[in-house]
Amino acid sequence: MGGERAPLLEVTGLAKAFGPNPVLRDVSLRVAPASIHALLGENGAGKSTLARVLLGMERADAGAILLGGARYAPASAEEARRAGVVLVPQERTLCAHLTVVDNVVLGIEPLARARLGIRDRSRARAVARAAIALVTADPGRVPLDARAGELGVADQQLVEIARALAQGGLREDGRLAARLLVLDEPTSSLGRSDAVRLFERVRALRDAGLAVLLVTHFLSDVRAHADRYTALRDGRVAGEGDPRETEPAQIVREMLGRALNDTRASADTRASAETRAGAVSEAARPDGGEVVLEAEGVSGVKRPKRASLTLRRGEILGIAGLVGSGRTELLRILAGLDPRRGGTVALRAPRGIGLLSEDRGGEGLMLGRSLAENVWLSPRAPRFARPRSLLTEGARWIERLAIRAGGPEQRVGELSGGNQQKVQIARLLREDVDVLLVDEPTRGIDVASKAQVLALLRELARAGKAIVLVSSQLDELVTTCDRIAVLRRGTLDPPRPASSWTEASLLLEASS
Ligand SMILES: Nc1ncnc2c1ncn2[C@@H]1O[C@H](COP(=O)(O)OP(=O)(O)OP(=O)(O)O)[C@@H](O)[C@H]1O
Repeated sequence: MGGERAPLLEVTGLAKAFGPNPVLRDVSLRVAPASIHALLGENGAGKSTLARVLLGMERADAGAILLGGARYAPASAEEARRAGVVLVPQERTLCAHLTVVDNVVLGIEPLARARLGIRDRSRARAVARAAIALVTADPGRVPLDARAGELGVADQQLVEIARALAQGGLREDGRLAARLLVLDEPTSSLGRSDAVRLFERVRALRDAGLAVLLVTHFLSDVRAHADRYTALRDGRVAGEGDPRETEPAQIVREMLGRALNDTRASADTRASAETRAGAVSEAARPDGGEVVLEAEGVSGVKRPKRASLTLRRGEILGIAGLVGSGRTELLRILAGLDPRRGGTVALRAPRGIGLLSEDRGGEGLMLGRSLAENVWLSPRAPRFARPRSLLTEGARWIERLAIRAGGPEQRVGELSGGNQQKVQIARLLREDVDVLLVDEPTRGIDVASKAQVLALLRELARAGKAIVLVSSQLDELVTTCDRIAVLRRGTLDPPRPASSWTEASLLLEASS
């Protein structure tokens, strides 16, 4: 190997199909010890499936895996964990009402079996303390006895990583037994500064000897933090290399099999040039259309503390704010889903208001039902849909949003994460409401689909819809919205034209 270190993980000729559909085809990759290896690809390319095979959650049909030079074919997550291969999934898994200690040690034998008796309790604390010390330079931020639900999202994410490391095995002196950490979209619900803090820790873990397989859609993170990347396309390896030495446009081409229009080196989520032009011309319209939503001094149970806004037909109003500033809470109150403590909300929209939830698994989708049913089912849908029109409608949305699915009858739970998000968007669009509240619409979706979804929002605004867009991707707000308002610790500032904001000025304002 000419001086190269022996790989920690060596995957050769891996294949996996679901029924007649091949999802992984002849996939080979090598992950060096003490490295961050990014796994990239469009929605449905096979990234999660590959990760699931490594984690013992799925069996490959063909191929071989070596871990530390030994044959590795885990039959369960437990077996993978014992081999030191652990996962931090994209969706949060902490139990909100349990303490940090209990969350970190949950499920680790023999502690759990001993029901955390007194002696085990002190061991549990020692393990949790060591695990937390690995994921933050400032352990005081994450008190061991705090309930997980009381922590901010970024700190919860750190506890998730600590938990995975503890599951992979941790000595009381803090030495890691975990060898490979699979991180699935770790920053998709974090703001920029929290993401930077998280990656600092991930790099420190790498420097301590851990190999990290980073599944992500954020090319900028890959370029900034990964040592190598592998791009998957349609279940095959389409490219690999050192991301710092590879042009972003080249990586995008490998992922998509074509160039992405207007892919700029510094950004993952540029709306197309056309979209941007649309935003400017809309913004230039004198005061736009009629007012459809007016909120005055709105407050919620905890957040927001005070929010006023006026939303007109034909516009996209962006809301920027750090995680925890109250963005989701504000949308939920406007949608009438959560109680309002104070203030008034006036909705003048004959076709009503709809919310795209950021929590697609929890409340957004019925994972056990078909794609067509998920697109169709809404409070407004005709009660007795004929199956033919249901399927036709499902097929129409598959085409319109380029959803990667076997067909309208496929269960939504079987779709990749990004494609599930598209199904949720399809349902919201199908409802044809006047006011759309969209919470992190591009979370977990690939670079091509992001541009598509943002362009779609512009198109809808042009057609007279009124849209409130919440996004942690500040560049996405700047390129897509007409006006942007910043929510700071629960208080919404008056909006300003998007053209007067930059990503940097938004970040500064949101974190001041
Ligand atoms: N249990 C399953 N049954 C049938 N098909 C499945 C199943 N799990 C995954 N698939 C299919 O395998 C393909 C790859 O999905 P996978 O989740 O690996 O993609 P991904 O690259 O992780 O995408 P994303 O970026 O959207 O998360 C998809 O077309 C998906 O529908």
